Amino acid sequence: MRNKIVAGNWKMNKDREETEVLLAELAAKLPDTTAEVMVAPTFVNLQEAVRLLENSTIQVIAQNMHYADNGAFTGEISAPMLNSIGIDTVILGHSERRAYFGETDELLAKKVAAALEKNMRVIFCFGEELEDRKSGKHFELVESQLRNALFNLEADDWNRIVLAYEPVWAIGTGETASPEQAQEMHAFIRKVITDKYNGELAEKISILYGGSVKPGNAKEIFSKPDVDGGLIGGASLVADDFMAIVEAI
Ligand SMILES: O=C(CO)COP(=O)(O)O
Repeated sequence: MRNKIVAGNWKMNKDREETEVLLAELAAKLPDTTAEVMVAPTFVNLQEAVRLLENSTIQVIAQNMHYADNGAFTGEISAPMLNSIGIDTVILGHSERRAYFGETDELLAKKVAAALEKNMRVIFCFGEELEDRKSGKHFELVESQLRNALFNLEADDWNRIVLAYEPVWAIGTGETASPEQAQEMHAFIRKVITDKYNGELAEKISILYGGSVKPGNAKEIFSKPDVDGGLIGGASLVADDFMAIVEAI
């Protein structure tokens, strides 16, 4: 059985007070669930979030990290720093990091390796842009993103990889991939991993869908056999919406 996961990527939202309010609401409203529930507040509020959720099963995760342990990288945060405040999961490769901060597959391969070396779990994001889909290149593109950043990993490393397929055209746009489109791509991803590694490994990997998941569409998307949960942006900033999505899993 693959782990079911619902993770909230808060992006650059919520100051300290707003973070405290939302976390308290989430902790109070968390339904009984066997799924893993995670939130990724901004860096400045991570330590406080870890403290506030000490007695909750909601996990606090990071939105990004640098590949080096320390050094002259102004404005960056490293895996050991995250480890030191009790964080063991990081989102890498988000399309906003790729588009606005120039993150390439090559850089992401280094980040993934660095995170795994520090025993962290990685939620690796990838997905095509609208032009790729329109021109029918989406499968090829997704395969190349996986190949370039992850296919140098050993089979054992995959125990700590969670995949998050996020078609860029569905992020923050209100436009969701249809449940069928999500299923089609997730099944393709599992096939690509089966071909590179093996079917047993591919069957164990949780593949999340991200892109305009809301309370109204979550259940249908999550009902697809190869969709193991969601990476949620906008709807993770509203406690009732996020918890309705957790309910849907
Ligand atoms: O980018 C996302 C999660 O990482 C998805 O964002 P939205 O849910 O706001 O579309």
